[in-house]
Amino acid sequence: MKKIAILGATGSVGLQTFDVVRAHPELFQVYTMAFGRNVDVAIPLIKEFSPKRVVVQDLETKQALLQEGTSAEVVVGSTGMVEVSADAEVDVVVNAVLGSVGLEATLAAIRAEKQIAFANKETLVTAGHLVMEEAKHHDVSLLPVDSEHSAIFQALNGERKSDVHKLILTGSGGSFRDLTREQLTNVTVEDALKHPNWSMGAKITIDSATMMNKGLEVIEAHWLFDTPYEDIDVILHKESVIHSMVEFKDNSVIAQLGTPDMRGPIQYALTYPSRQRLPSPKSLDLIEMGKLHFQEMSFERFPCLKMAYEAGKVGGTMTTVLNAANEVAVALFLQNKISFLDIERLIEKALQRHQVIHHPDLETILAVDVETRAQIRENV
Ligand SMILES: NC(=O)C1=CN([C@@H]2O[C@H](COP(=O)(O)OP(=O)(O)OC[C@H]3O[C@@H](n4cnc5c(N)ncnc54)[C@H](OP(=O)(O)O)[C@@H]3O)[C@@H](O)[C@H]2O)C=CC1
Ligand SMILES: CC(=O)[C@@H](O)[C@H](O)COP(=O)(O)O
Ligand SMILES: [Mn+2]
Repeated sequence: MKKIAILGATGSVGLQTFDVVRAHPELFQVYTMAFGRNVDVAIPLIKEFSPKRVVVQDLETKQALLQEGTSAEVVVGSTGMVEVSADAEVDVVVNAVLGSVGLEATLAAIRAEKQIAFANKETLVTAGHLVMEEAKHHDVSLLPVDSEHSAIFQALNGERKSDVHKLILTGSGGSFRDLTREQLTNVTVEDALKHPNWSMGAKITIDSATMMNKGLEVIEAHWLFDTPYEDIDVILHKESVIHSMVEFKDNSVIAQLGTPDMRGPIQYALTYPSRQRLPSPKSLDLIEMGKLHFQEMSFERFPCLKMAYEAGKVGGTMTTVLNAANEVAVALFLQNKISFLDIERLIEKALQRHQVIHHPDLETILAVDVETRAQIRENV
């Protein structure tokens, strides 16, 4: 029986992790859950899974939980997330928290040599070098939950790194894939939140529409699979059935396919290297699908992807700025304070004015993150 800490428990990936646990009570026990402020979603989960420890974002949320009479120990803030990630009782940390706020908890879980099921891509974008150095030092693997990275991880299984020619990430194109750039001027938050294939949290759904999600994933792949940016391609694949591929030096391409259901990659990261029945009735029916479509990616149509490649190649604090600017810009769009196209404009401006610092330490990363967020907010 593995004892699990779920960070981001009330979110889209968090809730689907509970589904996996529900399907395999003989394998998993939820020992800790960490979330932000969504007490209404958290309370039934606390009642159902009786975690020993709960982490919340602030004291107000702690008060709200305590008023409900929870018997769990309640700890607060990012220090709370760090503490529970290194808890000696925990075997597996599922990091499904949203944003680079998950960085220090990731480092803590690595230092405590936990099994890590990793969804929190913003952490690798903001400080991939620190995370991977620590992972190497402690001989800890980050088991990918992001569907593309889970696919690549599966395709690479048993292969030699020296035989890999390139990684090919697939991107759906997001909610506005059939619109021209001119048509993006007046799109609404409501429309942006309608992903064609996946049901996900609001931030990643907007990232998918701007194609920044794929940009973050290119950087995530660079770090997870130690692959240069020149060897990571992105292609448009509107059905999201092929979750990603690896091309080898003999021109063989190994792809991983499945229905768009995150419980697959979440469960694989929890059960790796074995596989278990999935809590989902729907398997992939290629006859029903009939056709799969592929199209060349366009940097002109999706400038966020171009900015992500460029920031990744520069490295250092440039990707910290990319991530922080994107997190704030997307939040402002979701609050209807800026337009959809303002997201890319704000990120571009933040990248242009930043003087890169190479090989930044944690303190520098955190300072650049805070500074970038403040600058973006001041400029709106
Ligand atoms: N959704 C998906 O299918 C996929 C998601 N991912 C990645 O997984 C991560 C989570 O995404 P998703 O589940 O969609 O996001 P959601 O917005 O649905 O959930 C985010 C979770 O993080 C919590 N949270 C946010 N800020 C804080 C904070 N400061 N302190 C503590 N907890 C916090 C939220 O708590 P609360 O709501 O209670 O405030 C919530 O539990 C992201 O990095 C995303 O890119 C990757 C692939 C697929
Ligand atoms: C489920 C998942 O991993 C998401 O990151 C998904 O890939 C988003 O889809 P697109 O970014 O391809 O639209
Ligand atoms: Mn993905």
